Amino acid sequence: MAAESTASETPTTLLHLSAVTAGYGAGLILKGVDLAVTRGEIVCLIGPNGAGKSTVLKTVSGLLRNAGGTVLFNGEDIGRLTSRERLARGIVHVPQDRSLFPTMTVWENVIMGGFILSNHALVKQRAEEVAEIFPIVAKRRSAAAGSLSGGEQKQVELARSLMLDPALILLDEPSIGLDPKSRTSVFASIANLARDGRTVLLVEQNARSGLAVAHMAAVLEAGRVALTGTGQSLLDDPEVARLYLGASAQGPSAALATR
Ligand SMILES: Nc1ncnc2c1ncn2[C@@H]1O[C@H](COP(=O)(O)OP(=O)(O)OP(=O)(O)O)[C@@H](O)[C@H]1O
Repeated sequence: MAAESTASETPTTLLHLSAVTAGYGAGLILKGVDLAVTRGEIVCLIGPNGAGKSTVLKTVSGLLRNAGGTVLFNGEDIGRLTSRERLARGIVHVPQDRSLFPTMTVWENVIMGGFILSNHALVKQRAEEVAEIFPIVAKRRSAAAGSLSGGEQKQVELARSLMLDPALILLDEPSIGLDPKSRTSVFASIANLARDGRTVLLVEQNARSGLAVAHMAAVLEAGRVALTGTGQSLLDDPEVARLYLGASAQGPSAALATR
């Protein structure tokens, strides 16, 4: 998955970061990130707090411009495009914090996801389609979004992210602050997104669940990709288990980790 040069570009690569550097002022946070995301796959980024995982997502969605290197999407260098231009190309970003408008209804929030579309009939049709994928949207359609539980709100955020029929969904810590049952539902929804052909770049502190749902994964450390592999291979990696999967690690990784 990690790519060292554009020579490894293949038609199945949707997103390709090469030697990407970025920061928020003086000093760089990303110090040369190489990462390739294959169409239709879920790629999970894990790593310690402050490694730059969310910053990677921001350089893809355009909330932050990369200082160096290239960000290729569908083969196009999108590094100088605005967030809106990237949105129009099919890149949506679901941030870590709750992002629904709490006093608006669930339905109104979902409709907001289509705000760049001028075809109102299409927006309505998409919302109906999205409500079939995420039943909470139909069930709580008229409820104020702020009255939903955290897990339900996250489902509505995921639903809203589909309104532009995106090619790439950037998910920043979707399970943060959720109870175990809601977490399970959110990861099941993420798996369904990929089953429906979406591509997902996921940042997750809950590394075990993130890796379990991911086709491919990368460990980001101090602004660089330190390790890549399939989600399963990272789950089985003793060093990853020791550093990121915590004391509750089970299976061969845990056995090695606790020796
Ligand atoms: N808007 C900002 N302005 C200045 N510094 C920032 C800003 N956002 C993030 N940073 C800094 O950039 C570094 C990387 O942050 P980032 O959020 O990308 O890390 P992360 O790997 O996602 O970690 P976490 O799991 O804690 O969210 C941190 O030191 C953080 O303080």
